[in-house]
Parts: sequence; C-alpha cells; structure tokens
Amino acid sequence: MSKLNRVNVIETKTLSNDWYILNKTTFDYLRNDGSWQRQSRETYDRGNGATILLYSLSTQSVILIKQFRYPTFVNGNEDGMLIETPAGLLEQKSPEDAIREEVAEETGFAIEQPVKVLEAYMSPGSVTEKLHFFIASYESTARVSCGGGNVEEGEDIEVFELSIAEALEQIDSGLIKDAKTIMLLQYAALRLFN
Ligand SMILES: Nc1nc2c(ncn2[C@@H]2O[C@H](COP(=O)(O)OP(=O)(O)O[C@H]3O[C@H](CO)[C@@H](O)[C@H](O)[C@@H]3O)[C@@H](O)[C@H]2O)c(=O)[nH]1
Ligand SMILES: [Mg+2]
Repeated sequence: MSKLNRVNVIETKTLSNDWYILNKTTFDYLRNDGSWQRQSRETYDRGNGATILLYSLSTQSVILIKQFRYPTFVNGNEDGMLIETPAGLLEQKSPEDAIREEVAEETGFAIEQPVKVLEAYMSPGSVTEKLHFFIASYESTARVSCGGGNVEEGEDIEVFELSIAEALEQIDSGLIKDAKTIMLLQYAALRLFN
C-alpha cells in the first residue's frame, strides 16, 4: 500500500525552529484492519548525515575519534565523552562529498574513494535522519593535517588509531557505545578483517 493512501496529514505545527526543527504532526493512519486512526507524532529534523570507518588491513587497525556529546552527558555518560566514527551532516552536499569533507576536517585524513556500505534510520520513532555509512582504507601518509574539527562550531575532536581487535573488545566492555560506530566496527569484523 502506498504512503499516499495510508497516511492523511491533517496539520503540522512547528514547535521549535532554532538550531534544527521540531514539528508536531497530526495525521490519520489507515490501520492493517482497514480502520482509520488519528495519531500525532513529534519529529526532530536535523537533516541527513554520513559516517565512515577508516581501516587498514596491513596494520589491522582503524581510526576513531573522541568528542564531547552533551546529550549523552545528560543521560548516563559520566564525562560526556564518546568514541565515534567520523561523521557529519550532509547539509546541501551529496553523501560522498559530505563524508570526504567531514573526514578531512575531523581527522585530517584525505580519502579518495569512500565506499558506501549501507544506510539506516538511527532513531525512527522520533528523528527523521537517515545516515549513510561508508568505509575507506587509509595509510598514515594520507594524513594531511591533524584534524580536530571546527573550533568555531565548538568541536574539540581527538583522533586515535587502534587495532580492530581492541575496538571490538571496547564494544564488549561497553566503552564504545555509539550506534553508528558499533555498526561499522561489526561490519568491518564481518566483511573486511576476516
Ligand atoms: N550552537 C549549536 N550547535 C550545534 C547544535 N547541535 C549541533 N551543533 C553543532 O553542529 C555541528 C555539527 O557537526 P557535524 O560534524 O556536521 O555533525 P555531527 O554532530 O558530528 O553529527 C553526525 O553524527 C551524528 C551522531 O552520530 C549523526 O546523527 C549525524 O548525522 C552526523 O553524522 C557540531 O559542531 C555541533 O556541535 C545546537 O543545538 N546548537
Ligand atoms: Mg561530526
């Protein structure tokens, strides 16, 4: 059944339009039993994003970053620091262009050809964002700057290299607890490092 004949939007109100957009939409939804039900949902729209795992088969290692994430700080992450794969919002760019720019800004690595491996909705009950997942192999010679992110935007990013074995152990121990990072490391374990 197409989206058009299953959902009938009645009204959308913008609750907040500051940094990103929070909307509240009332719509009628056609249930599986054929009855229509009125529902209301809030959606947080921060656009779409892209993320990448830089990996090296010759050294059996990956590049990860660490940065302060306030939303995690208010929900159980003691110092708010989170280990992640480099990532950024697309803004008006293609996923490929966005991730090339973002990985250079955040890690200092210049990559030629990012390879798209999957895309995923990261929090489909409330956040509209679709995230594009990439991989690229790296060599230490491809590091053209020290990265660190955009200081004016408040970014203060630490870049580090670790072995894939250590990274997987850090998922098991709970030190790595960012969804996109876990997904890419598990992808790497299944498809790249075996
Ligand atoms: N002033 C202000 N700045 C903000 C706010 N929210 C985010 N920012 C800033 O906006 C910039 C966005 O940086 P990006 O590198 O483009 O995005 P990101 O936050 O790393 O997001 C990436 O990772 C997310 C988490 O996994 C993904 O959800 C997202 O798609 C993207 O890939 C960062 O400097 C961030 O601090 C806000 O409410 N106010
Ligand atoms: Mg980022």
